[in-house]
Amino acid sequence: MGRAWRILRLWLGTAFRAAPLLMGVSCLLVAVQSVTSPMQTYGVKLLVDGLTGTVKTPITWGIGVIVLGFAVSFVSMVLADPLRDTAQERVARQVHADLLKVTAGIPGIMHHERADVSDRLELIRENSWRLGIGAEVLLYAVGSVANTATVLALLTSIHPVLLVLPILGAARIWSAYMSGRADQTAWEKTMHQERLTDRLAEIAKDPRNALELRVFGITRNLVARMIKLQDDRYRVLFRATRWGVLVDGGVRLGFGAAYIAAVIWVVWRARQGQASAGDVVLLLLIAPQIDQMTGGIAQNVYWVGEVVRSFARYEWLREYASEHAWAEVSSSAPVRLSSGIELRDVSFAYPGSDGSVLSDVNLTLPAGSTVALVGENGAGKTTLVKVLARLYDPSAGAVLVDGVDLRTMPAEEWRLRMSAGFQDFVKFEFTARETVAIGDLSRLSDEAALASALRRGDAESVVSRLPRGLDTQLGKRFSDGVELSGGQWQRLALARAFMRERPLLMLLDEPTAALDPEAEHALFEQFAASSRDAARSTGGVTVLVSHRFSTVRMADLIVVLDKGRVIEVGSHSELVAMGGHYAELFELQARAYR
Ligand SMILES: Nc1ncnc2c1ncn2[C@@H]1O[C@H](COP(=O)(O)OP(=O)(O)OP(=O)(O)O)[C@@H](O)[C@H]1O
Repeated sequence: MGRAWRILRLWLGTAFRAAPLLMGVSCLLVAVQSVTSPMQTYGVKLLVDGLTGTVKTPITWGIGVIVLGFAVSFVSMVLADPLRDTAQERVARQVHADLLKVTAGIPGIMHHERADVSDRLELIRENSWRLGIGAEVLLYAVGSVANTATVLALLTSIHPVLLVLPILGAARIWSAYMSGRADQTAWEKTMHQERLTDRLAEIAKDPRNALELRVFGITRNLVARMIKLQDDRYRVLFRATRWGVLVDGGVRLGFGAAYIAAVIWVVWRARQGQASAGDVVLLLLIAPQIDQMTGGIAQNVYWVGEVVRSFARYEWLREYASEHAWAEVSSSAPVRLSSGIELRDVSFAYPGSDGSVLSDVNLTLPAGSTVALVGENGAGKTTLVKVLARLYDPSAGAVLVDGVDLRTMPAEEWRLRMSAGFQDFVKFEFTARETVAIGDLSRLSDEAALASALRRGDAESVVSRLPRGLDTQLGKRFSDGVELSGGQWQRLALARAFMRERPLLMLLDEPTAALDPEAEHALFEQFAASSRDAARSTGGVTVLVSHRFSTVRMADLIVVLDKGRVIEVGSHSELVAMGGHYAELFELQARAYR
């Protein structure tokens, strides 16, 4: 009950907050409009009774009600539509703005990684227009209630037994609701297939995948999988629709038969002198209105159901966002590091998976140091980097920045203090200038900053070969776009990482995997020297993930991870002297190069 009330409040609150006056006037107009037609029918009954003299009513009453009805419906017809459309537009705008705010407010990336959450988000996004039409549906509901009350009163005035008709009509409300629900359930049940088809289509049409898709000959297989997924989905949807049509049709037939019986009965009563001629006319004229009324209620129930379901999902999203909001912020991110970053008993499990990817990690990354993370595939290096970037909070333990829990700092502020270069960098298909300057957009036109970043990312040669230098459009999708090689894209991504001067945390997760070992080595030698300079002034820490030991050995501190645990920590010479896991891996790689 509490939840239903919250959903209703959210719906009404959203509509009336966006356009209070418009909504108020529209509600009134729609109510007046909805009673006009049954009231005019009543006017006709009065007129007939007056003319036939069966009941002593002045004819002028009948004419008065009919004319007043015309006047009211004319005025409200002119005003109601534009007012309703404007209110509707405002509410839709409000809903979209609210939705964006709530979604953008969910921190981290967990909601993209949990299939159940991401399915629901997709559903909310796809159906956001149903939230948007909330105002219109609300107005129709108001109209429907006013109309129903009037039609019921008129039927009672002929004979209370006739209330059976709308009761039978109510079965249509039930059938419409049930068929709507069946459709909705089928949609929700097949959402996963829809999402999967979309992803497969993305994979199939992405030109970057073209080579592998063709070499391995999996295009046909992808298409077959998509067709099968779609077939399965349509089968479920079709079954739901067929069920709805059968139920709805049966109920309509039943109602029609009852109505015919009612007309025959009232005519019989009139002949017995128990009803007036006006009553017969009233019942005949009101027939389409009962049909309209029940149809209207049925449609309303369907749409109210749709809107309520959409607002229920929206309410869930708001709750999810508030439950997963970052903890209360009580400190700000430092501008320099004095002691460094400490991971204290940090454990982490990905949402929806059981095993810990990081277990009891205790580690200090001293201010001003370059720390290399090494370990086999899947050891947890990237995960550790993501925890440091606060894409996730640890499941247990804490990350302390100069002794202050990272969770108490605003995430955006912390991210402004860092920079990053990744193996799976994004190929931003903008101009070369923008692709690099994204690292620090405030310096988009700062030629010196761009030149320095390009130099540090060893990307000067990439830009010098572009036909319009930094202003060249990148990406084949554009007619004047230039496509780059994997290594060239990577150098630009590295330059992007170097756009931020002196970050407190520089995360480099195999950012040079597309370069050859010599190029990587040269780049890091240069980078290590400049980052030591920077570290002296800000105490910034560089965390580097690499599988190449020629690069790793340059780090001040090397951390060896194995199955999410830190198994060795020390400098290159200390670890080699220790003769442990690192020494073994180093020896293996060195032998391969000899
Ligand atoms: N988004 C995710 N959801 C669930 N599990 C994940 C996710 N990302 C990684 N994992 C799992 O976490 C473990 C560690 O992955 P991680 O990417 O941190 O390893 P890594 O040491 O960086 O490996 P590599 O050297 O191959 O890059 C792996 O077992 C992986 O399957």
